[in-house]
Amino acid sequence: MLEVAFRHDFPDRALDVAFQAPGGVTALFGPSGCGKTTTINVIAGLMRPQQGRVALDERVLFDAATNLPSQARRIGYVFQDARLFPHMTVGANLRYPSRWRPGAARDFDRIVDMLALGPLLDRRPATLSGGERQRTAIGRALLSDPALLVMDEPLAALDEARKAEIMPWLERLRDEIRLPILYVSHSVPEVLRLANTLVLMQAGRVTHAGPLSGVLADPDLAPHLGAREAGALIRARILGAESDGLIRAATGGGEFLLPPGSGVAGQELRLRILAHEVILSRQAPEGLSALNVLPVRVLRIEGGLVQLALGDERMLAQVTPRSVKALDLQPGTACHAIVKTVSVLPS
Ligand SMILES: Nc1ncnc2c1ncn2[C@@H]1O[C@H](COP(=O)(O)OP(=O)(O)OP(=O)(O)O)[C@@H](O)[C@H]1O
Repeated sequence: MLEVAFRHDFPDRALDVAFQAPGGVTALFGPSGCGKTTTINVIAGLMRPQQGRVALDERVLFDAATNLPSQARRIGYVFQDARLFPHMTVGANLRYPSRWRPGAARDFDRIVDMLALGPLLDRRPATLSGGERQRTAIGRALLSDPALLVMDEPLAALDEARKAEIMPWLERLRDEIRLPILYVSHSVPEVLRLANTLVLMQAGRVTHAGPLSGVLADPDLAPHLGAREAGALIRARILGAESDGLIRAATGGGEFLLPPGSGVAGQELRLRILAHEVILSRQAPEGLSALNVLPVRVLRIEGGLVQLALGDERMLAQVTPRSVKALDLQPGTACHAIVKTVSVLPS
């Protein structure tokens, strides 16, 4: 568990940041200038705030009496630009933080293997692609034997193809090494793929921190993520395949039919249902081509979004004021959600 609470006044911006990050991947999300980089600099010991407390697994890194130097904090830092030593080979860059660590040689082989860095060891950073440079930077951070990895927009400088190349490596870090990761990002798709906890920041403060699925289906928080991204993330378990190949999955709010090939019986998944892919109907609709029509109840109506209870899950539908009026939607109204598209994410 990472616990962060600090205050710092810059001449034209006050930061007052507090949140807790459990294990797994915590995404720090918010508009440019809201204080994300400052926050991870405070955690990593690269900036001393005017007051506060930072603790990692109950080890105090910073408080009124303590200010551990960054190298004693056991935090691996991956920057947006890889910041490799240009005059050193990839191998020398990787060995740099592990020189004085017992067991470093064993870790070296394992991490080089995991990130497929073997063929690059004799190359210099200038000869690497952006994706290869970031992979090297991730390997170097891991070889400092960190207790926490902080990544400041590690994919932002990469094009879509390089992002797609790096993403599976980040998933392996999360799933195989099980190192807690604090991940700064502007990208909702990245956050959806990697994170289990979301910390939303705005103008120097944390406006919300909690499990990703709760944040996504909260109409108050939707504007922070961008209107196109508003929607739910629902946990599902595959029951089996139908005779026509469609996959039946159970959720806390009923069963869904998913495209063929979505997975095998027993597999856990997450279903992403965007608010603009959901239509509401007061009566049970007939003669529709949509596969998924589920009974829901209106919880709240906020800024063009209707929050719906689907059993014990939460969903959002984007609805115009005209439709809210025409359907007479109010908290408590029972209706049917017609889900046009469901995308399937790994659990
Ligand atoms: N050393 C500094 N002196 C004065 N102001 C600073 C300093 N460092 C950061 N700030 C201000 O603090 C605020 C937060 O900056 P920070 O870099 O943490 O934001 P960010 O959320 O990481 O932004 P971005 O997404 O653009 O990287 C900004 O208004 C910035 O101008």
